[in-house]
Amino acid sequence: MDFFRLLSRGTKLDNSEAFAKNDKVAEDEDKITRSLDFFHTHSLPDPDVCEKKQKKESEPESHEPVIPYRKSKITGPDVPHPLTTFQDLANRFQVSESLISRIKFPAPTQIQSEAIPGFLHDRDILASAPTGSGKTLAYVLPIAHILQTQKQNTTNGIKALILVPTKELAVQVLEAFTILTRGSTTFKVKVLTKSLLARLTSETGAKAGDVLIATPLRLVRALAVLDFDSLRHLVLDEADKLFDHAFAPQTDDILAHLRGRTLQKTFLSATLPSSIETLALNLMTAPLRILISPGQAAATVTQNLTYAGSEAGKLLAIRQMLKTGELTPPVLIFVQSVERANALFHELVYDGVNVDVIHGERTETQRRAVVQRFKKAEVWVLICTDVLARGIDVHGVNLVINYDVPQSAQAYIHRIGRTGRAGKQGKAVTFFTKDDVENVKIVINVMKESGCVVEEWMMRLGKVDKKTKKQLKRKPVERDNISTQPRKRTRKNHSKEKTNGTEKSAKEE
Ligand SMILES: Nc1ncnc2c1ncn2[C@@H]1O[C@H](COP(=O)(O)OP(=O)(O)OP(=O)(O)O)[C@@H](O)[C@H]1O
Repeated sequence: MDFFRLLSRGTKLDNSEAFAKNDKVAEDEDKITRSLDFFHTHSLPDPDVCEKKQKKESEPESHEPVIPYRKSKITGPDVPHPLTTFQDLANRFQVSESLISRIKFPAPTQIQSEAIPGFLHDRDILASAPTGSGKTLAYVLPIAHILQTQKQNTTNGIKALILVPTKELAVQVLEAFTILTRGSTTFKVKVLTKSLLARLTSETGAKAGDVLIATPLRLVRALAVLDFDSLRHLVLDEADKLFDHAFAPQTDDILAHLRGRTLQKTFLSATLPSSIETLALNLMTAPLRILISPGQAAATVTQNLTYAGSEAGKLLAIRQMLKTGELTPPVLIFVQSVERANALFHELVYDGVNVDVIHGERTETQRRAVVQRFKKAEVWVLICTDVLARGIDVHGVNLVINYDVPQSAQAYIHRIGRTGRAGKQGKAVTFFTKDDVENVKIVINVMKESGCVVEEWMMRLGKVDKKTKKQLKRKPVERDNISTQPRKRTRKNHSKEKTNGTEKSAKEE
């Protein structure tokens, strides 16, 4: 029985449909039908074994060691002893009590426990740890300690450079420094904003701060005017993203500009494909390699896959979730292009949902304001492109909906990682249609890798070969418009959507 023939019956799920079938096929069909039943019209028990398994594994809501890590491997010469408590920092590394007192967490997470001593021993670090496991503090804390105790902060140059893929993440890292060092005047942390870039390039004597947080596209424009003579630390947060096709030219230029300097390097991400790992290791000296549940989705996220039949079916599914109360805010909805984000926004506004939208075509000010309003719960449902997939930490996001199947395993892991953070439980739902023949396999594979017990029909779908994976990454699936009014896909709409999906998402930062 052809899997997609079964699925193509769409959202109607008509049981009376007369299929000639043997017992085995009937059993398969039952399984598929149950898994597609997002309107809950079937009385069969929910067979979502992934959810069941994860519920069973779930533990009380606190942090380390509650975060369930599945596998970890720490390698490299002279691996330092892990940190058992934050108080250890005072004894082992003479970190000031005032800095330690600003850490509001009971204990370090595993990545912090392994990476902080490495950083303070001046080691290069390549680290992969799940989304929401506290990677930011793992480098912010050592940098804050080092700069607070250094005498030479009077020099104008940048001492630590932190590269991140999006402006939102840059602001968030700045906030992490602010929380930790509030009131301290020993060093300055700045984000390379448009206005700072303008000042640096036009005013003599304009300063970039002791710690500069920047996105690659903006930093390359400032390289010529920045003073890196005192630079000692280089952090690439979301390192795999910074080396992927959208950012690689700029990241390469930045690394080339810094070549020859003795730097302590830290590269981190929840996903570090082997190609990126090889590349990163070539840039490092005797690195500490910290791999905690590498390449896996956070164990705290319950993953679901929902067959929506068609584009119209996706809208119906969202509306159904609104009715049944499944859309408990805060909710993040990911779509694949700017045009689709705007279209879905208009549909949900029409439905009276407290919703906003964020993508690379909104101004920097609008983007900052939207994220702040979402963080303050003034916006309940936020529609976004992959611009918010990486790093963004919004407390208590309940649900992530992949309205469009993401284009890679990495994108999937990061998107769903906006929920289930810091040991809390979260839920992710991915809609798919028959247009998603290949990319849904990528999602299923992550589900398997993450320990979800997937259903048999999922097992039978197989894997996606490397070439197809590459193609999927570069070219999003062509989809019908998001609209209550079913419209035919026109040539014009097609090409417009293609542009939005590929070029804009590549440029978004
Ligand atoms: N030791 C800790 N105990 C409890 N919570 C922590 C701890 N360290 C950090 N957190 C909190 O965990 C949340 C996630 O941290 P962070 O954003 O650094 O995760 P991340 O690993 O960088 O995730 P991503 O891969 O998505 O960027 C934040 O809200 C942070 O304040």
